[in-house]
Amino acid sequence: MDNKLKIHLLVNEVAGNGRAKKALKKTTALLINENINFDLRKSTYAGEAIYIAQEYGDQKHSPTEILLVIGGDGSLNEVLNGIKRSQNPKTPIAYLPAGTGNDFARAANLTNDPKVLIDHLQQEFKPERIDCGTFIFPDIAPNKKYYFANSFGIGFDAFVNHNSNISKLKKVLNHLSEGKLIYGCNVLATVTKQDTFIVDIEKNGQKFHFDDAFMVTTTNHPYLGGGLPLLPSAKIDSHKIYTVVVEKFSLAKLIKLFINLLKDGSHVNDPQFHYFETNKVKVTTIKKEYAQVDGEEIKRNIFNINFSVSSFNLLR
Ligand SMILES: Nc1ncnc2c1ncn2[C@@H]1O[C@H](COP(=O)(O)OP(=O)(O)OP(=O)(O)O)[C@@H](O)[C@H]1O
Repeated sequence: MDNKLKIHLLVNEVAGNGRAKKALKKTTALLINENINFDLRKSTYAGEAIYIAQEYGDQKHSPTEILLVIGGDGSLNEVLNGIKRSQNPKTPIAYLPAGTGNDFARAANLTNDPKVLIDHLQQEFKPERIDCGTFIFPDIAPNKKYYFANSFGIGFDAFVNHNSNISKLKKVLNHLSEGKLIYGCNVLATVTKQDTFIVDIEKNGQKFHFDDAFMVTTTNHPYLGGGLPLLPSAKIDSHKIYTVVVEKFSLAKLIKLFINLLKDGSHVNDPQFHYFETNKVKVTTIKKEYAQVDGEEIKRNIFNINFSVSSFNLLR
């Protein structure tokens, strides 16, 4: 068997407003310098990394071959889904975060230094099982599974995400590396626009009904929107997912909650903040709402989703 490390780079150069490009440059210089064999694929359009990863997972690889993804949370999401759809869904993924928000890397405590990552991969390549979330739309495609590394949000957070993506401010603030600030500004800009909606939650046979939900987000870890600790107690290695429901509040209360969220996480004690820790949960809405999965916008819709916890193999 060939024991020499071979790295297959899969890069989204658009990620992180230039950060992924820089990280790629640093990584390839390092690989050349250390005489490590590698090849390079770049995604040329949104969604292509799913197919590239699936194709990679469909092939047989020696244990010394490593798929290394460079990009943000959206890129990781695509690769995760591609690998899971492939013939070898346990194919490990190595990931160098180079996006805007990098919430997964924050939660999993991953390095963004290519040297640290490559040095570690050279020393050992023992994949670790890491939690992710999975979901199906039982009414539309009961056999088609989708995966998320971070969260699936409906309502306010998705609306903020939508506004962040189209915001001119994003470009300016991205250059200042202030993902949190972009999100914070858009939180304030969106709060008066988001209507309430009905949400039904079903968990282990128990049903919960909310008439005036503002957002319902199922998450794999604490962070949202580039480092905001929505649910500080969520653990990425708990083999659980967490569904957070926030009910409508005033602008004044939002500001208070937002300060508490940044200060000490005490926003979770508010009576309008609810969360469910589980390995399986059903979330139903009855009005068209914005939605996001791992920070990528999905079509505004009415949702009936079955979520559960899953895992993937991560090399770090
Ligand atoms: N060549 C490309 N041209 C345009 N978009 C692309 C291309 N390759 C990938 N994408 C898309 O770029 C989007 C953003 O990528 P990604 O989420 O990785 O970066 P980010 O938004 O900067 O980081 P984060 O999600 O961590 O905030 C993804 O939706 C992905 O599908």
